Amino acid sequence: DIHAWRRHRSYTYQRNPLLFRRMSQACRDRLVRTPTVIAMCGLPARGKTYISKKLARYLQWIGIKTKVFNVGEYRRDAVKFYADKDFFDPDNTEAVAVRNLCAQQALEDMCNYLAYDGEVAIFDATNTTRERRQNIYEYCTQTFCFRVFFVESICDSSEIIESNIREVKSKSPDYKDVTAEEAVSDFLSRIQQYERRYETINDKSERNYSFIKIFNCGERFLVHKIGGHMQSRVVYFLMNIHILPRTIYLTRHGESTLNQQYHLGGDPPLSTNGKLFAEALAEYMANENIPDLIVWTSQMQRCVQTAAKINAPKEQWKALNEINAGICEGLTYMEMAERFPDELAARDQSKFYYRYPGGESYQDLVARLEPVIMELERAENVLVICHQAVARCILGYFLNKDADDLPYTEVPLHTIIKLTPVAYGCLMECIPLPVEAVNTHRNKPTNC
Ligand SMILES: O=c1[nH]cnc2c1c(-c1ccc(Cl)cc1)cn2-c1ccccc1
Ligand SMILES: O=P(O)(O)OC[C@H]1O[C@](O)(CO)[C@@H](O)[C@@H]1O
Repeated sequence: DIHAWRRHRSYTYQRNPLLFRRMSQACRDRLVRTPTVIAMCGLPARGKTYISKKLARYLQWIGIKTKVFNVGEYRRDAVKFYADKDFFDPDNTEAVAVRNLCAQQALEDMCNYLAYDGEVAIFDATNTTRERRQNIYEYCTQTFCFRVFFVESICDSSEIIESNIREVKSKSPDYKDVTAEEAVSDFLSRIQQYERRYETINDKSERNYSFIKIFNCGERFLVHKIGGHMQSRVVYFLMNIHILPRTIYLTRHGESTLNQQYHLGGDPPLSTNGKLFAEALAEYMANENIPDLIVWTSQMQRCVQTAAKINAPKEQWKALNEINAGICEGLTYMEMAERFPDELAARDQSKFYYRYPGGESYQDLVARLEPVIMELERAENVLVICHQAVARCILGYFLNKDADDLPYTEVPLHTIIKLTPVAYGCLMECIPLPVEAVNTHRNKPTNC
């Protein structure tokens, strides 16, 4: 029964009263970094989960502790078997009670997360009535002292809504035993249930809230009372994303003369095999026949030379230059182990955060790659020709890799990585071209 389920759920977050008092004390001490609740609003199939997951991935990648709390998942956990749209009938009192309990449990779990170590929490729910929004606002700002930012997605394009339902809703666990057509029609009537009670954010009666209203996938925005730095970063991100189908190609430069000797860094030219790769890459991209392709490279000659034969406009980014190994530039790992054993050991211990003396860390790379990622979100078909560490950071963004795994991602030379956004994630295909190259990958030593 729902109450037993709730006791079970709340147990995992049970805190003793002393901690709650200290937590509110801690909360008061964090005025500058007050945690932010991003509360999604909107009818079903308006991209709320899409925005929630994508926004969480972006914030986590730039280093902000973020977590999504999806009320639908709480409901599915509480009510094992979804029957049909009648569950969402506002006159179905029992179902309404269950849905409210699930929303309340998700809200409590979310605030516990922020009270302990989260910085941003995204409350992925419909929140389609003023009363529901007021409940959230009061609970988050009074019981805790979190900022609340409402993000409402309003969309009346039936083809986008239909594609949303086909692409993600019909694959939801709610519809695992029915046909796509049945799922679409059930979901459309589920939406109608919500429409009976839907109250869009009212910029008069709800003017004290901070919110953004997004119209038709970002065609138009109404931003009201941005409350703090985090909210302005979120608005900036939401204004740069789009759902136009496109492909991002990612590859390293061709093998360089220093790669051949396993030396780090420098600005060497391509080796003979590297030049063969540049030819093969130009041929591959010509065969892909991508409309309006643009090519981005770093400013290092091994990248510029790799792009030279490709029939497309090219742009150079200093931000795409390879990680700066500081005092280890030009060395091999072996030489680093001999001359700076403590540095190599420290790097192996914490490769994402370790910064070379006079050089950079992966964390520094992520910071200088943020404008590239933002421009990639705005762009359509792009081929990025970059480097081993830089490619790992870019892949880390699209594939949601955490700081432990990101610096060890395999990115072999002479391999084209094809990234295609689908539903809530990204499809990745690796296409190695048949040109020999050395292997520059160094695994984490087993003893640390
Ligand atoms: O406004 C929508 N209405 C219906 N569907 C939508 C959206 C958005 C969307 C919303 C806001 C922004 Cl800034 C960008 C995209 C994404 N999606 C979506 C479409 C297909 C699959 C998964 C999600
Ligand atoms: O972080 P890792 O695994 O040392 O890889 C980054 C290194 O890869 C290279 O691009 C090629 O070896 C070097 O220039 C760079 O220092």
